[in-house]
Amino acid sequence: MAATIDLTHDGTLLVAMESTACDPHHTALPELSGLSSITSQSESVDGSEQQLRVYLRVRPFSKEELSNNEDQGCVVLESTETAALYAPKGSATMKSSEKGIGQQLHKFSFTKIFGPESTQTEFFDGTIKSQVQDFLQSRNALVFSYGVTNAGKTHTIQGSQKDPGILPRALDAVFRHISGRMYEHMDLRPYLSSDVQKLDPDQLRAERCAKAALFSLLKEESESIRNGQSRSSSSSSINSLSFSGVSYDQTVDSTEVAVDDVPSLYSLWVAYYEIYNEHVYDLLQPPLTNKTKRRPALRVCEDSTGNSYIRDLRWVNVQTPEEASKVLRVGNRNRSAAATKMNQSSSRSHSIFTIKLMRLDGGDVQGMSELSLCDLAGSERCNKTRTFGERLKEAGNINNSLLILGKCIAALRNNQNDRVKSSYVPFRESKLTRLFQGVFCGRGRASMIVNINQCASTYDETLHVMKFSAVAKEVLQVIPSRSLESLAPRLIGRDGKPLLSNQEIDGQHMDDFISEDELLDGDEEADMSILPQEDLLNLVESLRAKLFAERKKNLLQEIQIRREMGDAMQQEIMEIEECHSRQMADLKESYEEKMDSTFELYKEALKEHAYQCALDRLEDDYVPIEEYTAEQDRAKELERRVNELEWKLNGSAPAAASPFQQDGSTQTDPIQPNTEETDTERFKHLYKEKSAVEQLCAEKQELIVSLEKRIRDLNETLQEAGESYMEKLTEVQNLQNRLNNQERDAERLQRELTDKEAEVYALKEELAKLTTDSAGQSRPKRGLLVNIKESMSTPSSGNLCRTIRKSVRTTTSLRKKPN
Ligand SMILES: Nc1ncnc2c1ncn2[C@@H]1O[C@H](COP(=O)(O)OP(=O)(O)OP(=O)(O)O)[C@@H](O)[C@H]1O
Repeated sequence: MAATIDLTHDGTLLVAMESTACDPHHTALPELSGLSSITSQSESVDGSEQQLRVYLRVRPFSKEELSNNEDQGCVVLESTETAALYAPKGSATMKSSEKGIGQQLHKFSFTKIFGPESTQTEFFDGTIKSQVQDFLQSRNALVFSYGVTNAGKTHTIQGSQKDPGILPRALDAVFRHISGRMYEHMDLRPYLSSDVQKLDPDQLRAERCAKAALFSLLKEESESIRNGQSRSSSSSSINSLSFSGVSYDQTVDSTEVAVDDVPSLYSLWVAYYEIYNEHVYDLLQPPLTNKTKRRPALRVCEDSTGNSYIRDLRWVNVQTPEEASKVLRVGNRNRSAAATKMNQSSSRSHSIFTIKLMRLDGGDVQGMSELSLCDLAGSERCNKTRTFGERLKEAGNINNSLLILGKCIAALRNNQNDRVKSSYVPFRESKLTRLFQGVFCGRGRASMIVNINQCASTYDETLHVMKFSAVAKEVLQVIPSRSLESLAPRLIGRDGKPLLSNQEIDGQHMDDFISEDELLDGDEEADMSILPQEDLLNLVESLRAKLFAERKKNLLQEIQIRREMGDAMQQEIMEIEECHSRQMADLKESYEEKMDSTFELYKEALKEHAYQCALDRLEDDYVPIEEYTAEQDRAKELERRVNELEWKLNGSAPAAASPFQQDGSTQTDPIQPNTEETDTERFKHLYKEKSAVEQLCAEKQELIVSLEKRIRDLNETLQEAGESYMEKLTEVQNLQNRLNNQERDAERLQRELTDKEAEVYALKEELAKLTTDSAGQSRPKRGLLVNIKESMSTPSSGNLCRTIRKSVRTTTSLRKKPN
């Protein structure tokens, strides 16, 4: 089967899974694919889709838990497919729901639910039995158990001696199916991800020695088993199959699995490894004698087709159920387990037991299938389990790989919901998902077992697990239209180069093919051109998929950056606008205040001035008009009498100048002197009077002159005040003009801002369009910086930048000159 990744003219990503006759296992794995293709027994013919099977198993309460007086009603199984979770008091979920966030009740549906009373047999029959049957018909399968620590994962996968779990039962089913048809040699061994290596005599000898050494680790136990039973190489032993020497009821009737038309032989190989702290360790390697030394970690590699495999992983040929049981026990001994607060024997690693079944016909390998059972380490909260030091590091790595698994499952689900916008599935971010990638991308059928306990104390974690499973259940698996059954794996020689058929080495291909070691060790130096055409095509396909994934990742990053930049710019513009309008309002207010206060000042000053002038006039210069007129009359009268006296004194009367003639009243003298003495006295008196009057007149004249001067001064002051008032009025008008100009500027800036906002909006739309267009569009590889620069240097963005700079300049200048 091959994956075709294609781009339509509008950039839409198309991922198509299709079968190819040439090589079933050599499929480049598309990390962007939202589709996973898995063949099931019932739905293999038409390439249809089916949901990932998710089974729920609820563990019974332990004695301690029952005596704890904890809330025992958190988990309610409403039907065989629906479970309800009620948040207990004190749980974070309950606290949140009391604050109005989230709910107290959550319901989840599963493919099938197994309650606390369900037996291991019922569980096996109801879950993976069909997958084992698929496996026997050359279809790959993966089963993984997920749950918080102490939820019963290991119990479900491995079980106990008396009550075995699904793994021993699956092995039992396989042995029952191939009973009497076992290929007794071990010269065909699994190689890379899906090839088979033909062992030469030396390799065969080494293989036998290694197997004996492995089993010698359990020699004592083996002896006891041998004493109790005969070697079960024949079908008769199958009915009393025992793992660890304890018999249990047979669960798989061999008649349930369709018997092949062509009588074939089978070769069965197993491997057992764990992923601990993000390192892969072979559990079938003899333990190190020197305890201070570190176990060697194995590398996860990809073969030329892009499929993952573990380099140097130990494959052990098992001929009997006892041998399989021994392998399991050796592995379990080496497995990383530790006592945590919540589980006395807690698995601290993800352990994976893989079975490979080869179907042989006359020495040729006709097909090979793989069944993996994975017991995931428990997810746990560090404070709850009181973890620290090494345990804390373990918990971190466990949670991280489970998080990546969750991300992959969520991405697969999202991709199939929105097939246009396929997102990156981060398979490569953890060892676990790298190894699962093949199955999720079409090389087999996967199913998930969710284990939970009903304890109120772990409610929140259990709820998280249930939510994870709800996402997983929505993942669709695409069933390829052709099964892998009819397609044979590639046969490889000792040196890692392919053989055309069993025993027969094709010299031509020998020379053309590059071995695994050469390929891996040579790295970049390896000359790819010497690979056979088919491998080159596969390699190209694989590289194309990787390139596509890389481009997609880059594009998403670019889109993200552009979006962030757009948001940041918009935010900046909004801030500038807000700041600008605030400043304008402040400025306007302050100008208005200043103007008002200046007006008031001038008004007050003028009033004061006028008042002062009036006061001065009143105090110093005020002469009532009646007094002034009377004074003038008196002065005239006195002047007339002086003239009269002068006339008398000279003895002649002035003709025309006489005051008596002037006013025409009379020509007779009003004062008739009777005697000379009287006249002299009268003259003297009059003269005195005349002098007094003259003095008075002089004084009055002086007063008049001073008054006139004072009036002139006042007029001058008034004129000055008027001029000063006019000046101030002009100044106020200038200020008013400046204010009007500022307001006009502000309006203009506001208009520009609105225009720029419209530009930003248009740019964003363009960006969104770009996002849509470029989601799957193959285009020439361009650097991120180039794209950003390009976008920034477009005329519209240039204008925008200029406008922002201009706005900033205007704001700064306004700040500098608030007056
Ligand atoms: N269905 C069951 N019936 C009876 N006992 C069970 C069942 N499931 C689990 N148990 C018991 O619960 C305990 C914890 O189970 P187990 O070790 O399988 O948990 P786990 O999920 O594998 O924990 P960890 O992740 O820490 O390894 C064991 O003593 C086991 O025997």
